Parts: sequence; C-alpha cells; structure tokens
Amino acid sequence: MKIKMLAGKTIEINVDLVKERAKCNFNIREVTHILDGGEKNTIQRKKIEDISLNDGQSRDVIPEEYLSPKERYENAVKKSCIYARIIKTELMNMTGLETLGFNSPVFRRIADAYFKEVTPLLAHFGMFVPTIMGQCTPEQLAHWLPRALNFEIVGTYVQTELGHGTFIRGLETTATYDPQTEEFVLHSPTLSSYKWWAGGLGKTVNYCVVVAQLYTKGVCHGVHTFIVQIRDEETHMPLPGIRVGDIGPKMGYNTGDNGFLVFNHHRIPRENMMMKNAQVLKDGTYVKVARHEKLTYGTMVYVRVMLVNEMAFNLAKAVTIAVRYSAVRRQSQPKPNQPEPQVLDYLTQQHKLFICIATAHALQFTSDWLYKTFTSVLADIRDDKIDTLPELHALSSCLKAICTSDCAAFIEICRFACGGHGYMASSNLSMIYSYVSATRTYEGDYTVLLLQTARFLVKAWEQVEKRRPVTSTISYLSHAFDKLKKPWDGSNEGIIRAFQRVAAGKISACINCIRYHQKSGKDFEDAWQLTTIQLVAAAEAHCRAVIYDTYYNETIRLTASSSPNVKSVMEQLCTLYLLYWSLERTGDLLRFTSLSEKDIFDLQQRYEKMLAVIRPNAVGLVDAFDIRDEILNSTLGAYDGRVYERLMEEALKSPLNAEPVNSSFHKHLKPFMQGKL
Ligand SMILES: CC/C=C\C/C=C\C/C=C\C/C=C\C/C=C\C/C=C\CCCCC(=O)SCCNC(=O)CCNC(=O)[C@H](O)C(C)(C)COP(=O)(O)OP(=O)(O)OC[C@H]1O[C@@H](n2cnc3c(N)ncnc32)[C@H](O)[C@@H]1OP(=O)(O)O
Ligand SMILES: Cc1cc2nc3c(=O)[nH]c(=O)nc-3n(C[C@H](O)[C@H](O)[C@H](O)COP(=O)(O)OP(=O)(O)OC[C@H]3O[C@@H](n4cnc5c(N)ncnc54)[C@H](O)[C@@H]3O)c2cc1C
Repeated sequence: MKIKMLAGKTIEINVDLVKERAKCNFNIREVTHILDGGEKNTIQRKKIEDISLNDGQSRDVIPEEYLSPKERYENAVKKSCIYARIIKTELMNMTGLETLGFNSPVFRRIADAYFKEVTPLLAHFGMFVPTIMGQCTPEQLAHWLPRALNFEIVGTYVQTELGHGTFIRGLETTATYDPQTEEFVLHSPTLSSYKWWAGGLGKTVNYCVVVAQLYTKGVCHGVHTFIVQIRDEETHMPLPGIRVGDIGPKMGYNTGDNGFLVFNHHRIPRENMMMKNAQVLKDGTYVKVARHEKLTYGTMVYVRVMLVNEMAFNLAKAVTIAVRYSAVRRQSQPKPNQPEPQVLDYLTQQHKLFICIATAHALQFTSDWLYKTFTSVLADIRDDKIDTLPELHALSSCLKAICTSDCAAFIEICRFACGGHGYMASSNLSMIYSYVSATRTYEGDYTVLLLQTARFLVKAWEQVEKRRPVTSTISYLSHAFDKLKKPWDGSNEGIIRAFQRVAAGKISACINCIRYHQKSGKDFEDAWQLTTIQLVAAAEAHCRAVIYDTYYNETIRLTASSSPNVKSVMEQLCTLYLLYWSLERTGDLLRFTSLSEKDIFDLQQRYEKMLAVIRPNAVGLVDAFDIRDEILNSTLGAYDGRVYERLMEEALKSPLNAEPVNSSFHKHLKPFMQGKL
C-alpha cells in the first residue's frame, strides 16, 4: 500500500494501482475534458459533484440490499427529495450554461450516488417534463412546465398497457370527448387496456401523461396525449374513477415503483389534452395541426437519443470497476517460480476489457453527435420542416437498439472479468447490468426498432435505384452499384468503407428477397415478414457502419489540438474498435468484400498488438472517465483499489453477522439434524 493525498484527504492506494498510474503515458485530464465535451463542462461537473456529494447525504447507513421492498422505496423517495432539491438549486445557479439543463449528464451522474437502482422520479425527469415541453401549446406550457420544474406536481409517462406496449396504435384506453361538459372521459374498457409499467406510477406521482385513443363526435382519431391528475395534491389519495398501484418486484428498477392504472369513466378538462399537434375544439371538432402524424411519438425519440448517452456512462462505470479490479487481482502461475501476474496481464482479459473502454468512447461520441442531430431536427420542426424527421427516427431507433444491446453484453463481460467477486452485489456490476438490460426492451424493443430502421433503409434503397439523392447517413448506398469489389484495405477508412459495403450488401439482399417473394405471389406485407430476420441484420449492419464512421471522424476532430500522446491513445482505441468488429464479423466481410484468409490473419495480429500497446494505459484510461467512488458504488472498482478490505467491510454489514447463532438453528436445523423433525 502507498499513501497518497487525494482531494485533501490522505488515502491508502493499492501498490499495483500506483504502478499502473505511473506507467500511464498520457494526460488523463485532457481525455476527461474530451469525454465531458470540454474543460468548462468538467469544471462545472466537478463543482456540482462536490456540492451534492461531499456532505455524505447520498450515503445509506444500511446498504439497501438489506431493506425490505417497502423500506427501499421509502428510502428512495427520501433521497429523491434531496436529489431533486439539488437539481432545482443548481439549475437556478446555472443559467447561461447551455450544455447543462434539467436532464444534463451531470445530474444524471450524481443520481447514481443516491440510487443504486433508480429514483422514483426518473420518469418525471426523463419523460413527463420532456413530454410537456414537446406536446403542449404555449399556453399549456406556461401552465404546466413551471409546476413540473418546481416539483409542485410530479408525473410520469403512461403509455404501455397489459395487452400492448410495442403496437401503440393498438392501445385500448379511450378518451371520449363530451361537449356537454367540455371534458374528456378516460376509460379502461378491458383487462388488456389496464395501464402497466409506468415508472413512479405505483405510489409516487400525482399527475401523468396518458396515451389514449381519442374519440370525438363518434370518430376515433388514434392515440393522443393527455395530462391527467390521478392523486389529490394534498392527501395523495387516488381520485374517484382511478385505480392505481405498484406492479410488484422486477429484475431491477425495484425502487422505481412501476405501476398500473385503471380508469373508470374518469373525467378531465378539455384543456388537458396536449394540443400542440392536434386539437379538439369546444364543440368537439377535431383539428390536426402538425404535418407529421408521428410527432405525438416525440418523447420516445427523445428518450431513445438520451439512452445512447446513458449506455456510454453505464459501460464506463462497469469497465472502470473491471479494469481497476483486474490490475489489483493476481491469479495463477503461467511460469514456474514466477509471481502470480495481475489478471490484466492476460491477453484474454485485455480482449474482454479494452473493447469495453473503446465502446464507451464510441458510444459517448456517437451520443453527442446524435444529440446534435436531434436538436437540429427539432429546430427544423419548429420551422415547420419535417423532412429530416424520418432519418432521425431511423437513426435513433437503430442506435438505441444496438447501443443498449452491446452495452448489456459488455457489462456482463465486465462481470465475467471480475470472477466470483464480480457476482457480489457490492461489486455493483449486477445492479448496473439489471438496469441496462431493461433498456434493450423499454422505449421500443430491440427487434421492433431495428425493423423501423429497416423500413427507412428499404425506402432509401429504392431512391438510390432511381438515382435520387439520399441523406448523409445513407449516402454510402450510392456506391452499392459499383460492380467491382475493391481490393481489401485494412486502414481505418478502408475498414469503415468495407462495413458500409456490408450494410449495402445486406440491404440489397433484403430487397432481392422481398421482390422474390412478391414475384412468387406474396403481397408486400407477407414478403416483408418473410424477410425480417435479414432486415434486422441489415439494420444492425447499417447502424454499426454509422457508429464506426462517427467514432472515427469524431476522434480525429476532437483530438485535433490534443497533446500527441492523448491523440495516440484515443486513435489506438478507435483502431482497436474497428479491428475487434472486423474479426467479429469476418463472415460478413468475406461475403461482401474481398477480404482473404491472409487478411484475417493480419487483422488478428494487429488486434493483439494493439491490446499490448494499450495495456500500460489501461488504468489511466478508466481513470479518465473520472467517475467518483460514490457514483461507482463498488467494492472492486474504487480509486484506491482496497478491494479485499472493502469486500470484508461490506460482508460485516450483513444482518446475518449481527449474532453468532441465528435463531433458525435452534428452531429448525438442530431438531432436523437430531432427527426430531
Ligand atoms: C437514475 C437516473 C436518475 C435521475 C435521472 C436524472 C435525469 C434524467 C436524465 C436522463 C433521462 C433520459 C433518458 C434516460 C433514461 C431513462 C428514461 C426514463 C425512463 C424510461 C423508462 C421507459 C419508458 C417507456 O418505455 S415508455 C413506452 C415506450 N414505448 C415504445 O417505445 C413503443 C415502441 N413502439 C413504437 O414506437 C411504435 O408503435 C412503432 C414505431 C413500433 C410502430 O408505430 P406505428 O404502428 O404507429 O407506426 P407504423 O405504422 O409502423 O409506421 C408508420 C410510419 O411512421 C414512422 N414512425 C414510427 N414512429 C415514428 C417516430 N417516433 N418518429 C417518426 N416517424 C415514426 C414509421 O417509420 C413509418 O414510416 P414509413 O415512412 O411509413 O415507413
Ligand atoms: C423497466 C421498464 C420500465 C418501463 N417504463 C415504462 C414507462 O415508464 N411507461 C410506459 O408506458 N411503458 C414503460 N415500459 C414498457 C415498455 O416500453 C415496453 O415493455 C416495451 O416497449 C416493449 O413492449 P412490450 O412489452 O409490449 O413487448 P412485446 O411487443 O410484447 O414484445 C414481445 C416480443 O415480441 C416481439 N415483437 C413484438 N412486435 C413485433 C413485431 N412487429 N415484429 C417482430 N417482433 C415483434 C419483440 O421483439 C419481443 O421479443 C417499461 C418497461 C420496462 C421493462
């Protein structure tokens, strides 16, 4: 152990970690600034982290694993109020800082110091407020937004029902306009129409955005959004006509009180229909305002965009834990009479972990780029231009699907990399995994969203066939008709072009398959269904090509004025990422490019050399994510590497250790062992 001063405190640091940090050859702060989107953001983030975490209010006295479900929820509500107060105060102090807002990555990061699972207010921050911002008229906005931002009301987003989640047009809850009273009557006509899943609905919120089928003058106009009060603002009792409760234990999100909601002819004022995109006049006349009918789905697009950033952060946490632990952990004896090596020195361990570091960078840069695209499309929509929306929908759908899926898979690999101790709840890897695993399903299931992107790609292909211009992310399709396979080029640019060829080849194969089925007499819908396995694969290939291109270009752009070693290490990670996926997808490359067996051998050699090049900087790279111990919440991943001490300290907190003999011994085990039971 070595003693080190950190933030004014003297701490003991594991000697292996001290050596690792001494080996690091680049400026860690510089990389942190790049990942944060600039030094100004890092300074701001650290300031808010200090304000909100230094007083210890985020800490639990008893680890929440030992609390009952009810106590865990109550504890989460208590801490949510502290957390929300910090956001309110800091937001007021931060006016003018355009990069930080209500849902800023900074507030997101500190949330993890407060909640091992989630805050019951997550859907208030992530969905209720964004829906108010996106779906209200200016008058409605003036009424609802300040109340929601001040937490005078707390809300959630209630869309999914027992019977339907994916197929929104199939939702059954009705909102029928009554012109006599100028009210909507909300009703749940069947068991399958019961609302199910909304976060915070069970016990926490008093308002919600409800998605329901709008009926007026006897005509159904499809799903629309309504602001519905469900609990009394004083007593918090459910209002008449409302049945609401918690849906019970889940694989994760257990402090999130996901709920059910049943309407029995519940009335709300006409003004509570969110009327930015469509209106119902007092006499019941339906007026469509928006030019694109899917603008009602805007909150989902927003959350899908946010989730990409969410994935980058969660993977950064998991790999920080796994790399630090792998530097501390020593195991086996590959050579006789030699000390046990750090497990990080095993090539196979580097193969598990360095791709996770690279992926966290790739997702961070892709997420920043996607967010910019999102804000630019929002600006277009404000100017009544809706032609950029389909591309945003296609991009956010596939990126949400692939990033959540990759991130869950890589977090599980981080757990494997930590052996048995990775399975301890105190490693925090199981919590991170159960949190991330749900993201592949919610906000649009993986397969469903990739099929949305595939629709866009098939249409784009038809445009390219007609030699019509297409948007930037699919411009590579224009080269799909070049007949000759180009010689394999293993440079970064060459690999990206090769994967664009793979994507184009897969889309082309889907088109051929759909047309083949149509020629055999199938209608388009059936031909589409028969092609869906390939369509999902084509959308995945397209998405990966977008990520490779974005990661590569953003790395060059963001390190243009960096110090040489920072530039090198960031480029090495990007190259590692491209090599890793080339080796993972050799089948695709063999099918659609001129890659040979010899090229695969070369790729493998280059990949393994790159692992060795990155090895000395591995701990420095995860330190650069700059995730405070309070946020990591891990016995294995703390900055000081006191792994075994922390494991023991945590074990001693188990209530089972409070007494030398548990009463069940005398009550059950002893009589059983003595043959008396
Ligand atoms: C611990 C943290 C603590 C504190 C937090 C602090 C701060 C917060 C920070 C960040 C928060 C932000 C986010 C991160 C984290 C979490 C978020 C919080 C909670 C999330 C919990 C989960 C919430 C939910 O799951 S809500 C429910 C979501 N449900 C879905 O996604 C359903 C999926 N289904 C669909 O989207 C659609 O039904 C469908 C797309 C599959 C089909 O729709 P539909 O049948 O109507 O359309 P089609 O006929 O198929 O298509 C017609 C054409 O329309 C096009 N289309 C479809 N959708 C869209 C769209 N959205 N936009 C544009 N165009 C669209 C479609 O492509 C067709 O086009 P074509 O040209 O005709 O082909
Ligand atoms: C933790 C968590 C939190 C949630 N929070 C909220 C919330 O706050 N508010 C809210 O409204 N909802 C919420 N949800 C619900 C969530 O949005 C839905 O569960 C999700 O959209 C998936 O829909 P589903 O459950 O209907 O799945 P289904 O559509 O029933 O999916 C089942 C299977 O069928 C497949 N499938 C479905 N349709 C097709 C198709 N067309 N083609 C091919 N395959 C298909 C899917 O790929 C999947 O494998 C939450 C869910 C979870 C797990």
